[in-house]
Amino acid sequence: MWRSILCCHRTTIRTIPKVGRVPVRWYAKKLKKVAQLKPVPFIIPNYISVSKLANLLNCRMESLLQDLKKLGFSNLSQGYILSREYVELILQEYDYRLPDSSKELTPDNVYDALRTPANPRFLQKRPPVVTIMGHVDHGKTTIIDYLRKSSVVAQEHGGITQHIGSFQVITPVSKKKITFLDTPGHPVFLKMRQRGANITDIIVLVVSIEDSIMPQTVEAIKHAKNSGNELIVAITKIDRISQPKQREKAIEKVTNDLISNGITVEKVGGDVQVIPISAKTGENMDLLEEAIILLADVMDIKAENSLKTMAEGWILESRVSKSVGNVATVLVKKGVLQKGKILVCGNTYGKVKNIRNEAGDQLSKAFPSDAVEVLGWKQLPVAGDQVIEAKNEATAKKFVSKRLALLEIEKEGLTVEKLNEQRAIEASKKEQESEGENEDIDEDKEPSGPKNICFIVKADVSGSAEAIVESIAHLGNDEVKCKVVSSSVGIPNENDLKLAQITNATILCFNLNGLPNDVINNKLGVDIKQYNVVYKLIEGVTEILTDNLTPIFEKKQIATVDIREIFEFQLKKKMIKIAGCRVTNGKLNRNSVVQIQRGPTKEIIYDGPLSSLKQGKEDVMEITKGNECGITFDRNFEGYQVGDKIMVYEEVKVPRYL
Ligand SMILES: Nc1nc2c(ncn2[C@@H]2O[C@H](COP(=O)(O)OP(=O)(O)OP(=O)(O)O)[C@@H](O)[C@H]2O)c(=O)[nH]1
Repeated sequence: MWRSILCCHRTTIRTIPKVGRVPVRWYAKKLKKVAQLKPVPFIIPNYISVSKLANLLNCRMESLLQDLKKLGFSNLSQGYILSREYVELILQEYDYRLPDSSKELTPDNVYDALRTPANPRFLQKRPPVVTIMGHVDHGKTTIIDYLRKSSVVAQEHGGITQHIGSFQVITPVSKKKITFLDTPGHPVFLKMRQRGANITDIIVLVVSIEDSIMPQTVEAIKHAKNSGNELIVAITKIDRISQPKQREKAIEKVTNDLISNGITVEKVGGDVQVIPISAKTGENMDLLEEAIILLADVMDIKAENSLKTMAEGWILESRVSKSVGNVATVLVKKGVLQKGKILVCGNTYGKVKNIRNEAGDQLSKAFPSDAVEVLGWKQLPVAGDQVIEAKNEATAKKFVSKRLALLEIEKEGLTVEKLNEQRAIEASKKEQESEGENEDIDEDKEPSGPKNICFIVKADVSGSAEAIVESIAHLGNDEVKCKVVSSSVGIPNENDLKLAQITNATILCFNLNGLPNDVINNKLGVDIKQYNVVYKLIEGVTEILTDNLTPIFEKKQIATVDIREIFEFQLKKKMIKIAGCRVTNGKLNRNSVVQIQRGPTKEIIYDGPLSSLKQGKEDVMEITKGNECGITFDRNFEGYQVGDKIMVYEEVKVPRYL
């Protein structure tokens, strides 16, 4: 009961100390009036040793151990690592009020406190943010290229000079702005969606008039439904069917296919607009743009557009420029970006030095739904991360440190989790060893599933770390499997080394030149591999996995020996047989492994090592071709007869591949 209660908690408990029955006292305490309880004066870690907890609770470790014993814990030592669930129960026993888990600080929500409360007075219409999705080759890029040529910046400058992941157009009739994200398949968008962020307002689903609905169209429909984004369908490549009647028919077919895939198009009384277009000739492209504006008007897309609102946004892209340093494209979600503002993002922050558009022009401000390049970051922000304005540099620093500390706690948790896992494995191994009778049965047992070969990825930037994890995570076969236990940016630190030691992992360093010597030749004996090219790293991982495949040995014949005579000797009242042999081929070694074969069927009557090898009365190490010798076999095997042949072989390791 006790265990099952604990196992229902948030975190899975891997190692549970042996606790006795839970005293009724626990539950009585829980009923204590909330007002009488003290707030917990520290962030409750996921794992903590008894001695550290005593420190945090400012009590003597011996008395904590004694109290734990009274509470039903047994066999606890000062080094035992308690999981969070236990710590919470102990805190309750010590009259602390547990924090509301919904308000718990995490690396992902730590910046929430920087936000200004919503103020409807500042709400203003903003341009819709649009993503184009559809099946491969149905014409997404062609639509984007067409629109980019007519983009605001291109019109003003006769061209776009750099790619910043997004662009804006002004619609031909209504003269309103639309923001297009031009890398919809980018993993960043997946990352943002995973975080529950919906940066897109409208999805334009592209369907080719020739192919109609294809697998990726269905995927995009599914995504639109799940994300709650509004949808507009563009039936593309209509110029490919010039005959009006045939074109009508083809459009009709695509529309019906859309309906049967659950899209409620206007034709059947729904609200999804279907616009037949050609991005090649530009036919109906204006209708598509106006359809987006119409939908955006209905959706009444608004954001707080005031300098008083703390600005927020998302990083679309980031790069290091030789001339200006760290540059990131920020899609503004609310508020106004302005030179001099302080922005916090992921593990970094910066003071906005400059804001630029796609042509590289400096802008004084950027408003909601604008995507602009922002300069001035201390370190390179990661695409997909959220940007929030901070009051001043000191606040930004404080919040970034808070986040880093929370990340450190998370990492520590992982290390300890592995440590507890390791301990549990060792304990169960010991238990198995002591169960002598079952030994043979256990030995026969095949471990189920592939063996995990662990790796820790450390890279120069988070993009590379992610890419590397993606490229190696699937490596392996049904015998061995690559398992990435952690991946992060920067030179391996003490925690990485500890984690590697516990999980028996190899640390893969990518683009981390100049690793310190105490990391390369670390005292823990952790293997550090360094790479600068991804495919070399993949090759290296494949090699490590291959080395971990169970070796297969093949018998290679190296000599043949004939049994020609059998001698019998009396040794301490016991008759002993010796096989009188002649080496007919190769070289027989004292340490050779042999097979005795009989008759034309080559029936194997013995397979094993030699017990002795003599020439005359002398023990010898080897006998070469044409020479005679006396042999005895292991475990006193004497079942051979004259005429049997001895095949001498060595075990050769067969190369294996994944
Ligand atoms: N005639 C005609 N050809 C088009 C049109 N739109 C796209 N194409 C052609 O269709 C092919 C695929 O177009 P893309 O725009 O690259 O398609 P995509 O969906 O971006 O393809 P992926 O990036 O591979 O997913 C190219 O050869 C385009 O020139 C159109 O409206 N009319």
